[in-house]
Amino acid sequence: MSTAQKKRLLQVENLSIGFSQYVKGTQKRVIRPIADMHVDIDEGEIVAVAGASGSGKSLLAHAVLGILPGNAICSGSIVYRGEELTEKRKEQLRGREISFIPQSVNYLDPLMRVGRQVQIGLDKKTAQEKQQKLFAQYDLKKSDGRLFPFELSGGMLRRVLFATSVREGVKLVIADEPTPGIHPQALFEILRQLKQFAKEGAGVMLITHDIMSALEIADRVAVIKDGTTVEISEAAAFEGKGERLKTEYAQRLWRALPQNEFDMEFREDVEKQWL
Ligand SMILES: Nc1ncnc2c1ncn2[C@@H]1O[C@H](COP(=O)(O)OP(=O)(O)OP(=O)(O)O)[C@@H](O)[C@H]1O
Ligand code: NI
Repeated sequence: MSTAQKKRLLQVENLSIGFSQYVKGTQKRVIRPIADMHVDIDEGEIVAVAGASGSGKSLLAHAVLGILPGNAICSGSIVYRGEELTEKRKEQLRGREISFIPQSVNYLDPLMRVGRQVQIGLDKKTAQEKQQKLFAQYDLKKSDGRLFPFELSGGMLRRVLFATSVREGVKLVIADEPTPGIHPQALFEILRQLKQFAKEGAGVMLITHDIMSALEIADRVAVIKDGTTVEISEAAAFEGKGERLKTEYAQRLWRALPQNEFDMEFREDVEKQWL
């Protein structure tokens, strides 16, 4: 749970992202999928970022990491540990202090054995041992390390991706949908590891569609809609019928979860029997 004296790790304010595109060859136009987005994360805090597909969650992550495509126009303020991040600084921090678990398994190098990929950035002397430990932790066989990405299933690749983020000295973890297609035991292991990052003082941005899983570990939830932050609330406010949530949109998002639909029907049935 978040406490008042925690130090601010990341503060994103007024973030706006546009793309210039050519239409009909020579005409240029700008589309702006992100406008006035904000989010903040304290040290040791897990902030879930939830919102519909296309609402701009991955772009937010990519802006913080400095990996937006070349035609992106980005404005606003991204302050990390009190320092306004330049693109150069983002590059220095990426894969070191700031670790990233991308949404797409295509971020893995198709031509490098997955064991090697997990060893990148680890201390050379202990890299192999550490990688094998991570594989065991994420239910991957030792021999899987010799395989290339195309030889692994989607769920296995996700676990490999996750293993690449576990580095000493990580201060901010940005996980973009780390759990789809993952079996329950590995899901548990991933949530446990994210919690562990936070326990060690790192901040975690957990981008996900899986709000129920996120709520098991998140301190706060930022709700994103159409490229804007509509609400940031304590995870504890996501309960009951969402009465403690501030916006109608967040309430609707919460109530639309299959689990809650089920719960409400269930509750109504119980009430009928009692009256
Ligand atoms: N390179 C790009 N050029 C133009 N538009 C883009 C580009 N990348 C993303 N967009 C647009 O920005 C919007 C937000 O995309 P983003 O990938 O951040 O959504 P998301 O919330 O991560 O969705 P999902 O949950 O499906 O991963 C989308 O409408 C998308 O089409
Ligand atoms: Ni995304």
